[in-house]
Amino acid sequence: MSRTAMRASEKDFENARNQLKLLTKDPGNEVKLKLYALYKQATEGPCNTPKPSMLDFINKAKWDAWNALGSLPKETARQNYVDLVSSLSPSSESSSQVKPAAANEKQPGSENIIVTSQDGITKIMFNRPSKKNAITTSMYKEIIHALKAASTDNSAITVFTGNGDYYSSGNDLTNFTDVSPNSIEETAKNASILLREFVDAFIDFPKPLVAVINGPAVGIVVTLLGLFDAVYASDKATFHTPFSELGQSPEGCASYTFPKIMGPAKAAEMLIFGKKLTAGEACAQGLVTEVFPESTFQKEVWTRLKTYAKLPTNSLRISKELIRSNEKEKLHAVNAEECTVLQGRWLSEECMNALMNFMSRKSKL
Ligand SMILES: CCCCC/C=C/C(=O)SCCNC(=O)CCNC(=O)[C@H](O)C(C)(C)COP(=O)(O)OP(=O)(O)OC[C@H]1O[C@@H](n2cnc3c(N)ncnc32)[C@H](O)[C@@H]1OP(=O)(O)O
Repeated sequence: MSRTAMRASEKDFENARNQLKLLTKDPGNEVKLKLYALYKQATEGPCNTPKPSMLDFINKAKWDAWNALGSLPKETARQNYVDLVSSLSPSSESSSQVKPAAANEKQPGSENIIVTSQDGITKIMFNRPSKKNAITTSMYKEIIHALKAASTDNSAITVFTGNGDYYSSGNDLTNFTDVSPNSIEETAKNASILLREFVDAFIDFPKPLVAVINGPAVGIVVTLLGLFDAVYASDKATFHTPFSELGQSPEGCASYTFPKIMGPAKAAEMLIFGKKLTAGEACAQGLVTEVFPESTFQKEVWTRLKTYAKLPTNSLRISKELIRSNEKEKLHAVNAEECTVLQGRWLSEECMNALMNFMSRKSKL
């Protein structure tokens, strides 16, 4: 996955400011607004000035851009500023594809998440098809980083999809198996912290978030869908949350979003009893926006998304904010609670037995 150093220093920030002065090509108003907003956030923190009048167009646009960064931490704003300037420098690739990481900055397993940006769309793709795109600990971290970068990049919308026959088989169940008995509590605690940060990144994501579900989806990638703004599915996709079977419990805010989306009875069938839904069923229950025949899925969906990505980006973001902002506080509280409950579940005998069963499944066949 593309990345520069995780935390830009004051020096990097200063260098980026100087680099900006050397730009030969005007980056355009939208990018300039982003740079302005990130600079203000990095140096002064969240927007703290009165809103300019509607007729003061330029200052109003600058204020909106800064204000849209909400409570983004100063360090993250500094990093995003450095990343954005670096992407504009003449030495950057001319295409909007995200650059491969420099060799010494590459994280282990970072090819498992591929991030590209084109046609106003940032695409975050699960790329571990031989393991059905199961998500490892480092992939969670990469996704958090990718979402933070996408929140201030040039794209209008951000899309998740999977490479291969699966969208994703959810949490990599071996995340918990290479653990010595005396460090199991600490592992569960760390996993709970990581999960909370991961789900928070979806709750706080400021732009339209779309899932392009190319095949079966299991576990956390299903529960998260309640935090997406549109979900397009191939008719070969399925939606499965086998938490009870695994001795676990729902995450991704699904204990709150699913009953709201599909009603408590249908949510219970999925989240408590682990009923697997077809794409058509998931659409009928409101979890999926639209189902497409597999033969035309990719073409139809990406054509549509490219059209959507041409809509005014600020308007897209502001409309999303209006739809979602009332729920944010509640969602963060739900996320915290679900992570605490799961931390306990991971230490339970039921969960340990389920993981052992998964590991020994092949040898039993
Ligand atoms: C820290 C944050 C925690 C967040 C909490 C999240 C919770 C969840 O997401 S719960 C859901 C967890 N996922 C599962 O329970 C799925 C487990 N996998 C399966 O049931 C099956 O593999 C399958 C139905 C997804 C696919 O079955 P099949 O078509 O028969 O293919 P294989 O089983 O042979 O799979 C190929 C290959 O991939 C490995 N694999 C698949 N899924 C996972 C996974 N989730 N974790 C780890 N590994 C997985 C599978 O073991 C095979 O590997 P090889 O044997 O090495 O070929």
